[in-house]
Amino acid sequence: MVHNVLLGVIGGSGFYELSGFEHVKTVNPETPWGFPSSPINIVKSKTGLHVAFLARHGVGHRYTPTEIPVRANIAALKSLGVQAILAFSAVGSLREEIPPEDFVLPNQIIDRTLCARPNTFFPSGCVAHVSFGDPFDADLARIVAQCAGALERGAKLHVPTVDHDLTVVCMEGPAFSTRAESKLYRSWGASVINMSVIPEAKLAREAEIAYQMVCMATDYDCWRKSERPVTVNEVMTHLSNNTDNAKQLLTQVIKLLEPELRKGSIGETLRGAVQHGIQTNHAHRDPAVVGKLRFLFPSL
Ligand SMILES: CSC[C@H]1O[C@H](OP(=O)(O)O)[C@H](O)[C@@H]1O
Ligand SMILES: Nc1ncnc2[nH]cnc12
Repeated sequence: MVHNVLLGVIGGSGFYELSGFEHVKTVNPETPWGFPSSPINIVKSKTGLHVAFLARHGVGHRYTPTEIPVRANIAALKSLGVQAILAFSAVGSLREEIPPEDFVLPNQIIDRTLCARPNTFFPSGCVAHVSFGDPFDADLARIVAQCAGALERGAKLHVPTVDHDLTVVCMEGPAFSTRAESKLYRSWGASVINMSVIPEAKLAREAEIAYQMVCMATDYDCWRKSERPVTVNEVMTHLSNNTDNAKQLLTQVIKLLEPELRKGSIGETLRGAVQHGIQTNHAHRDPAVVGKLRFLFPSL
């Protein structure tokens, strides 16, 4: 097993492999929550940073957003030593000013997955509550924002400001939204929509891993009167340009991120927070649950 892979990258629809880096090894760790969606490819940057790449929907895009084994994905990355995850996602745009092929760095989430997915590592038997008011990692966001110039073909990176949040709605799939839902999400102030940020962001937080999603617009969903509702064909049209830009962005981000990851400053405030926030007292913890959790936190 390769340890001390400090960065994890999760690729979404259309982003199934990380080319342009030296391949080190492919691993497929079994976790107490099963196997990850796909074997994990470990690659090396020019300066020697090991990066673990995982295809969210599996090899050949086998998993629906609802069926993705997200707990196994996050636990597998944690077992490699990952301290930060950059997750890429194809999203629909809910705003005129975010055309297809623009990128968005959300800082907020609205969860509309309707409880259809396992979304915690801490069930009855070992209960913990994590802070999730700011679901993304501000240090990762700052570094990605500094790399906006890496995007080609005129694509823009939209970043939140102090007075303007950028919110991603996570809907339950696999069908896309109705027009009424799409308009509702706009009225809530949301900027983009996908089917995958929940529970990924929650589980990364529970695993004490810094997490930021990079959203890549592929369509205007179905809120615009003048346009036909989104179809997979429309999404596919933009996926390959978006994936090229994601790789350009990632190359720049890795250069800036590497020294901070090596110093241990990314995700510093998360370390220990969840383990020390467990509510169930020692005498009442379920040994079977604790046994599984030790995969994430060996000292538990
Ligand atoms: C292919 S359109 C819907 C699909 O695309 C997004 O996937 P991902 O986030 O993995 O890039 C969206 O969340 C849906 O799962
Ligand atoms: N319009 C949309 N709704 C949900 N997920 C998406 N992924 C890409 N486009 C989407």
